[in-house]
Amino acid sequence: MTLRYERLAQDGVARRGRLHTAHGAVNTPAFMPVGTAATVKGMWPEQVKATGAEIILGNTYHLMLRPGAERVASLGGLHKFMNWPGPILTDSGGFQVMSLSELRKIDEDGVTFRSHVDGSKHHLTPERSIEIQHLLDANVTMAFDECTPFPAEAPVAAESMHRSMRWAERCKAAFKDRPGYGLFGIVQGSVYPELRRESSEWLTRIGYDGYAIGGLAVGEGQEMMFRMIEATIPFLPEDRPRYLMGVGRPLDIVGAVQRGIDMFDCVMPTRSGRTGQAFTRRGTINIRNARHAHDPRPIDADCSCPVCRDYARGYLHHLFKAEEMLGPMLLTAHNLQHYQTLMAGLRGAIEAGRLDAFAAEVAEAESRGDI
Ligand SMILES: C=CCOC(=O)Nc1nc2cc3[nH]c(NC)nc3cc2c(=O)[nH]1
Ligand SMILES: [Zn+2]
Repeated sequence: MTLRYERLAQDGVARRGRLHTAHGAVNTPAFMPVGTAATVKGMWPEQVKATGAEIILGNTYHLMLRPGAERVASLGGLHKFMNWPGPILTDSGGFQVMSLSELRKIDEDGVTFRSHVDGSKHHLTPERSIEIQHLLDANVTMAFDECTPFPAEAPVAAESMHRSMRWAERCKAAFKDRPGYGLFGIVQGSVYPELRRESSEWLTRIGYDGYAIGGLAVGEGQEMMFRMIEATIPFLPEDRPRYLMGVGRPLDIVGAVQRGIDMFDCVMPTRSGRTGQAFTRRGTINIRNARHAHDPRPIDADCSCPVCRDYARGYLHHLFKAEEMLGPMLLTAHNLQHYQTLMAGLRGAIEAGRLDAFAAEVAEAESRGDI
C-alpha cells in the first residue's frame, strides 16, 4: 500500500479520513473539481485552491488526444504543466472513450476509436491507459474499465463486469508502485447486487489503494444508486478509500457519504455554472431568469465566497445576458465553493457524530425553496 489512508472519525458507516499523497493530503469526504483538459474551466489554480479543493481530476481521454501524454510529460507532468501543485487523480479514459469518441470498437485487448478532436485513430488498452496516467504523473491512477451501459440484462452486465475485472488485473500488473502514488480498482455489476459483490470481492483479492464504484449515475436514479452502494460497501476493505464516480447533486453526495463513500467527482458545479445555474443552500437558481435582473442580493447570503461577498444577482444576470466571460467564471467559483462548504460540513458532522442531523438540515433547507 503506497497511498496511506487514515480514518480519523466514524459515524455509522460514514468515515472522516485523510488520504496522503506525494503532492499533499486530501481530507475526506472530498469533492474533486473536474479539470478535464488540464484546467478547471474558467478558474486559476489559486482560485480552485481557495475554494478548499485539495485534489482535482484530470481526464486521460482528452489529454491523450490533445496535447498528448508524452507532451505533458516533456513539460514536467500535469502538476507543473497546469500549475496545480496538489494531488491529482486521473480517470482511465474508458468512460469518455465510450461517451465522446466515434466509431469505437471494444474487444478483449481494449478499445479502438476515432478522436472527436480530429478523427485520428487510437487504440487504448489497460496497459496504455496506465502508461498515460504515469506520464501525466497522476497521484491516483484509475483502472481501465468498461462502464456497463444502463440498462443491461444480468448476463450482459456479468460479461461486461468480468472483462473489466480481467482488465483490472492487467492494470495492476502494469502499474509502477511509488510512495505517495496509488492505483484504484473500479467495481462494476450494473444494478445486480450479486454482480456488485462478485466484482468487489474480485478487486479486493487483487488489492488496490482505493476502490471506486463505477457504472452508476448513468440514469438508474438515486434510489437504485443508493441500493447499489449498500450492496457494494460491505464487500470492500474498510481501511481503504471508496470513490463514487460522477456524483453528483448535493443530496446525492450527502446520501452516499451516509452509506460509506469518501470521494466524489462531478461536472455539475462547473458545467452548470457556465450555463447560469447557481447552487444555494435552498436549491439552485438560474441567474438568467428575469426575476434576478434587479436583485441586489448575493446568490447566497450564507455563502462566504468572494462572489457572494462582492456581486449582486442583478450584476451576474447582466453578465450572462451580455454573454460576458466573467459570468461563467464567477458562477463556477461560487458553485465550487458551495460544494467545498458542503464537504467541510459533512466532515465536521461526522467528527461530531451528527451526520444524520446534518443530512436532514441540508434536505430541509433545499426543500424550503423561495430563493
Ligand atoms: C472518473 C474516474 C475514473 O473512472 C474511469 O476511468 N472509468 C469510469 N468512469 C466513470 C465515470 C462516470 N460518470 C458517471 N456519471 C456522470 N458515471 C460514471 C461511471 C464511470 C465508470 O463506471 N468508470
Ligand atoms: Zn458564494
